Amino acid sequence: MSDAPGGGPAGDTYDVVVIGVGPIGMNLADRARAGGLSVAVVERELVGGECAYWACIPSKALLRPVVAVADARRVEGARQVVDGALDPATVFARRDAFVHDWHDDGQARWLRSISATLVRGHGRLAGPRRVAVGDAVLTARHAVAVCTGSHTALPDLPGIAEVRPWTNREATDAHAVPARLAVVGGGAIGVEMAGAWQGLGADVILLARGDGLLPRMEPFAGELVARGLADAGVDVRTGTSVVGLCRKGGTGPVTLRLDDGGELEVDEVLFATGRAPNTGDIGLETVGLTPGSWLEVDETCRVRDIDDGWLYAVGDVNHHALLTHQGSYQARIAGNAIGARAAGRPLDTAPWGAHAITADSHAVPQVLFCDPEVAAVGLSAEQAEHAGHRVRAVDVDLGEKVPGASLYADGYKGQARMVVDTDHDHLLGVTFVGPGVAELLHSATIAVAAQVPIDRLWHAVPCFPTISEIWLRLLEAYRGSGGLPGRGD
Ligand SMILES: Cc1cc2nc3c(=O)[nH]c(=O)nc-3n(C[C@H](O)[C@H](O)[C@H](O)COP(=O)(O)OP(=O)(O)OC[C@H]3O[C@@H](n4cnc5c(N)ncnc54)[C@H](O)[C@@H]3O)c2cc1C
Ligand SMILES: NC(=O)c1ccc[n+]([C@@H]2O[C@H](COP(=O)([O-])OP(=O)(O)OC[C@H]3O[C@@H](n4cnc5c(N)ncnc54)[C@H](O)[C@@H]3O)[C@@H](O)[C@H]2O)c1
Repeated sequence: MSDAPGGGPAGDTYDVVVIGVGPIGMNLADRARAGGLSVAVVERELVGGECAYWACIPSKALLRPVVAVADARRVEGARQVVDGALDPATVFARRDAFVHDWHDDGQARWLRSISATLVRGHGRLAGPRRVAVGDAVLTARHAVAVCTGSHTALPDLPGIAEVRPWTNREATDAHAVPARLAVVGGGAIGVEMAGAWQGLGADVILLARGDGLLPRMEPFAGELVARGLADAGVDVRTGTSVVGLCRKGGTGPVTLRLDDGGELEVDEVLFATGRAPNTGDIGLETVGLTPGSWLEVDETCRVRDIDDGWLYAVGDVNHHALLTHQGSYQARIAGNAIGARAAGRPLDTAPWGAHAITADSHAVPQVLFCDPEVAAVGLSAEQAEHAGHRVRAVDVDLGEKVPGASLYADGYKGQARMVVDTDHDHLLGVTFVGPGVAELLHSATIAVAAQVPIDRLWHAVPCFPTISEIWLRLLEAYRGSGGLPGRGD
């Protein structure tokens, strides 16, 4: 086991070499080991990647207390005992525990437990099947998997480098609350982090350049989240772009210049403006690919146009869906495909086959842990129509129609939509927005991925009085029946 900087004796040969051990590299190593292959993994920073230390885990650890308090405040009787503000120091301490104070001993131990070799250092391709780490060169008999993830794509604005803006790193590892925080970008990170930092005591301004928030989702998702953020005190400004910025004296407040000619002064600014792949310095040019590009893959995650098909790209780097669970799904399938190819076994790459990442194009689930929560899978109505399906979208107001929702929160505000393929009578997409909807999503993911016929969904009985009775209301609305009275009837 080599676990030292630049470690690994020169000339080491493994069945599989993985560059980058975030959640996706770990899953890939696990699958390849389960297939009986020897595996070396190369990590330049912390085993567990962005997800474990500066993304999913710490962001949810920061959000959870904020949402827990908001939930309690919506229940008469509980509301009365929730007074005062969150204690940021305690929230940060709980977050720090979740990220193990930015130490990866546990994750490295896990790699050892599956007998994968960890080589610490920056990995670069050095021609076909070869990966250089410092002076060492690892050779792969069967596959090299690039799992190097992504970083914040900062817009090219005058003054941005001097300001040293927050990226997802500072937004998730900070130990002090800025008095005034501007968040640029109305996507996933923007809405989650605006809510978290407002809840922790900052005065947050969210600047989104489009008409609304969450532009890739059903329009009501962005509308309800904007309302929730505004109710929590966030100053949400849509149709606003930053055109330049500077920091007084290099360490003082930040002034943002806006496209309408106005200016804003804040203490910190977070750019949540999308991601760029970590492929700029991984030796892509040595195998005929373009440094800095997203890596295009086939249904087994094999990079296209590589002779002998030994190169795979899994997780954020292939740009299919920048989500830990979806990248992990890809890693399970790619790992199994590598194992099958190494053993000379046939592959099943037909849609929904064992070696095809079909869900990437049909059933990607996502939960945004803001207040209200957003849980969506598959296509929005607009995306479905754009893809050429004949569809009907069915909408139901959760607060009005579902007793479980009214019990969950007084004055519950939420909405659900299912998008039905009217030619085949199954679902193409489902979106729920409202407090407590996150755990509903997997029911929808199963319905979409398995293409469960609407007639059969009628036999999937949700429990009374849970929020999942939204399923009945959606089906009734699809059939044109009003259903039984809800809270508002
Ligand atoms: C703030 C934030 C919140 C998020 N929340 C969620 C969420 O709630 N749920 C969800 O599903 N997704 C979430 N995501 C997305 C999720 O973090 C990513 O999809 C996921 O981390 C991708 O995993 P990965 O393994 O591909 O990349 P990463 O997690 O980025 O890991 C890549 C690893 O490769 C290493 N590496 C890179 N280059 C090299 C090299 N040349 N040599 C050696 N090592 C290298 C890096 O150090 C890193 O450890 C969030 C993202 C952000 C930024
Ligand atoms: N809970 C979750 O699942 C979760 C949470 C956070 C992040 N993520 C993942 O991380 C990825 C990255 O998140 P993100 O929020 O950075 O990206 P995003 O693509 O979700 O949103 C970026 C937003 O920034 C806007 N934007 C881009 N350039 C801009 C500019 N110059 N000025 C103003 N606005 C600009 C875009 O229009 C877009 O709305 C997401 O795609 C998501 O998959 C997931």
